[in-house]
Amino acid sequence: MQENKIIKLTVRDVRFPTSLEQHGSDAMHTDPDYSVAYVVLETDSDAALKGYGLTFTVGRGTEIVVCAVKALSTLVVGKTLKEIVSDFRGFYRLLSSDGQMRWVGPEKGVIQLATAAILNAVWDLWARVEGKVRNKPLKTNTFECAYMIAIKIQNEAILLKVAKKGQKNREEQMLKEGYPAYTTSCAWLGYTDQQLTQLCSEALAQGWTKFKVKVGADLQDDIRRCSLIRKLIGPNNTLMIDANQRWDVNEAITWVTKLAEFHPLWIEEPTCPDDVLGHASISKALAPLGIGVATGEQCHNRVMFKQFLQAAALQFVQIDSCRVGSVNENLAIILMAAKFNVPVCPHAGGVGLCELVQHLILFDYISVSASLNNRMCEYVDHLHEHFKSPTIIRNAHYIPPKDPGYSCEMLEESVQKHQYPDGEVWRAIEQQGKQ
Ligand SMILES: C[C@H](O)[C@@H](O)[C@@H](O)[C@H](O)C(=O)O
Ligand SMILES: [Mg+2]
Repeated sequence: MQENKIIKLTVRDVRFPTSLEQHGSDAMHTDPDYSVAYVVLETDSDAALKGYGLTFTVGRGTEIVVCAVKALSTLVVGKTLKEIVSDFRGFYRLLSSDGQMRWVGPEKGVIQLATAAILNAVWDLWARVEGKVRNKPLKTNTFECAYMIAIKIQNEAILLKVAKKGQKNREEQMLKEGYPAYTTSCAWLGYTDQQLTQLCSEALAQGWTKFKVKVGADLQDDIRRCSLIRKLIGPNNTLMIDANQRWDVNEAITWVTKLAEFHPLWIEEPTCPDDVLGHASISKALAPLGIGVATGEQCHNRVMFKQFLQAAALQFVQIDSCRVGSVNENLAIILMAAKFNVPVCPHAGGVGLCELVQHLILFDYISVSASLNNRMCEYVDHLHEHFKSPTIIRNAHYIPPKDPGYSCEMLEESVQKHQYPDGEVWRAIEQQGKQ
């Protein structure tokens, strides 16, 4: 089926009105409507073979990503899967380095999100054709290594040979126990203390042991909320805090020092996501307090991650399945993290991010890092019901998916209802606004 040709790409703007209840709110994004640019690749196969991909956004602006996907679509339509995967690195570069479109990136911003949506769909298609659940990408020349020569990333594939030992056992362990997860669902910034208490108590009862709290807007609020959560979860469970880029460098250090009594494992996105040296200063200042720096959900490509790692500017690598160029680029980041011995703790949540990133973190554990030390994958309990093969969580662990593909096919009914601006959900909201 690799001979089948991609004959059509459709892309739709699908939005969920999560801001109405403050789900997903943080110090920077106060009213997110969790959304996706949803891509479907159609092929000329009789078996109605399709590939499904997406990139995550938070509402307004999704229409711009949709435009960028349309602009890139001419590079995909007309190709066979075989042409793509026999030189996948070449295909990645075709998308990322088109002689004219590269100007509107390169490899960052909207065009990068669009690249991710398309490549996620191609990876899904490939896995479906092969009948595989988890992709086995490193057998081929898939990962993007341009600008990586200085740290010899290409040689890092050697690491994989090392990690081959025990691979089968790790796979069986994952199928049985799953991959450890933490939850962000209890403590969005816009939630009341009452909500926070209720959600946290429920999560504890369900077996959650690691919790992330949004901070960064008001110090007194942060002290009150962190103290409340720490009391609820006790001294032995894990707490992380996330400021979503709200502070300047010195402010981050002072603010987090005041929250140190709650023993957070990490401070996430303390400052501008592009400020590598700023993160390095924060890391250095907070190390004596036992607090690490985590970042990555807005780290737009592998070259940024390279610098963060080289500058010892982060202690937790938060890969994201949609922010960078799909599996191809995330593989390079996973390999670099292994080389620098920094744990990968993916960013997830949103719409479809858990569904996608579980494949990457399982791959990291089984084939690359071979370690669970200081590692966990984010989980957020929203919107999974809109997917054909939603993530399965058991006892605060991701259970490996069973259906072939990259797990981000959405239910057509959900897509139609939530399409923006014409889906019935959005028409009803508009109607209410007019009343
Ligand atoms: C706007 C979003 O909900 C973010 O707050 C979210 O991705 C967050 O940073 C996270 O780490 O889960
Ligand atoms: Mg975050």
